[in-house]
Amino acid sequence: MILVLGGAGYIGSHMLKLLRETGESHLVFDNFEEGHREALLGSPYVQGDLRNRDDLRKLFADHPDIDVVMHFAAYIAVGESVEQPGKYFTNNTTAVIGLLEEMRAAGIGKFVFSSTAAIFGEPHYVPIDEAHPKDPTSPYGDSKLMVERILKAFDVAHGFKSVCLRYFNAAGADPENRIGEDHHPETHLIPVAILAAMGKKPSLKVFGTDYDTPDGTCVRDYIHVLDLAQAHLLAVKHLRAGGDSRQYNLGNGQGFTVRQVIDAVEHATGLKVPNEEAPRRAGDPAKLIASSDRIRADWGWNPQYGDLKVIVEHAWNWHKTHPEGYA
Ligand SMILES: NC(=O)c1ccc[n+]([C@@H]2O[C@H](COP(=O)([O-])OP(=O)(O)OC[C@H]3O[C@@H](n4cnc5c(N)ncnc54)[C@H](O)[C@@H]3O)[C@@H](O)[C@H]2O)c1
Ligand SMILES: O=c1ccn([C@@H]2O[C@H](COP(=O)(O)OP(=O)(O)O[C@H]3O[C@H](CO)[C@H](O)[C@H](O)[C@H]3O)[C@@H](O)[C@H]2O)c(=O)[nH]1
Repeated sequence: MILVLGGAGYIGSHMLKLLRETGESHLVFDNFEEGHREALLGSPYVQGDLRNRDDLRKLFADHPDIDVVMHFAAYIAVGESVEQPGKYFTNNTTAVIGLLEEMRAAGIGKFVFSSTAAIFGEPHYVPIDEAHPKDPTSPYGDSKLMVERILKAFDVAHGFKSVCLRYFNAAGADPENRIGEDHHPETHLIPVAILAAMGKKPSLKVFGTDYDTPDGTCVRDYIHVLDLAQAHLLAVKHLRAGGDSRQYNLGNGQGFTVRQVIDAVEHATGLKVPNEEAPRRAGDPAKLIASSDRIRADWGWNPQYGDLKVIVEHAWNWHKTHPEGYA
């Protein structure tokens, strides 16, 4: 059985959709601080906190059939991590050490980790491949890179096998429109632009217009949540077949500036996105574009929703029909 930590969140809930569709036995563990019960759509869950070793011990004792852990639970906002590093290192790093120790005590040694493009920092070259130097520009990125290093040490010491999936910018929503992105507060560009267009948020602040990019705004590589979820299924297959530890970058290999994303949102919605120039946001690298050649070659990963237009349309369908999110 697959344990999905943070399964009530944005990416985790899209993972659950695939697990239900493929008939994979699974269980969610979440504290619902950010996630939503409505996003589970019937997937079984246990409420608890990753930072609480007793919760984890009980979880593994009550469910001895867990053989793989997918770890989505974390704090996720780059800007906030600069202001509140302790919050990020505690939840994203320290708590994971406790988790790995409890997994070991329960005899579980297969782990799929939600890592991030933020571990690379300012790019030395793009597209960013797995060999690119790792020098995060934010505590968020540091908190995730430390876990990657801890996982390496656990493999050497204990034969603990992991797959680190470094997502670039997760975006989009379930094409069937039953689940989508609903963070409080919402900080991600595509949903913020849509909410601003809908009049649900004040004007979009464009963080930084003097970067060394085609129009001066930051460049990101947006990847559909369901394409990320597909990569997790491949990781589980690999680990269950006795595979070694791996690290992969996940993106579409195409970069879009903040202004290009605003244009795409205006096109999809037919609405204007009110926006204003604002200072750079601390911790933001100028340009993040993935090379995902390695996972394509090794496992045949093949994103189904690579077009930014489709990604934005799926996000728009969700917000249009769920103007208050899950509430
Ligand atoms: N969204 C992105 O663009 C992006 C990009 C790269 C990596 N990631 C990583 O992917 C993962 C999922 O991101 P998301 O956008 O779905 O985030 P999210 O906030 O929507 O989901 C995280 C889930 O984890 C739960 N959670 C957090 N701390 C917990 C704790 N201590 N105990 C129990 N549950 C806890 C939350 O309630 C929530 O349901 C994160 O690890 C994030 O760092 C996200
Ligand atoms: O209101 C906004 C929101 C965002 N941006 C800009 O849009 C770009 C994308 O910002 P997001 O907040 O949507 O995403 P990030 O690139 O900061 O970070 C996301 O992707 C990272 C990986 O690339 C991390 O893993 C992280 O968890 C996830 O939030 C950035 O240049 C940001 O400055 C704005 O200009 N205005």
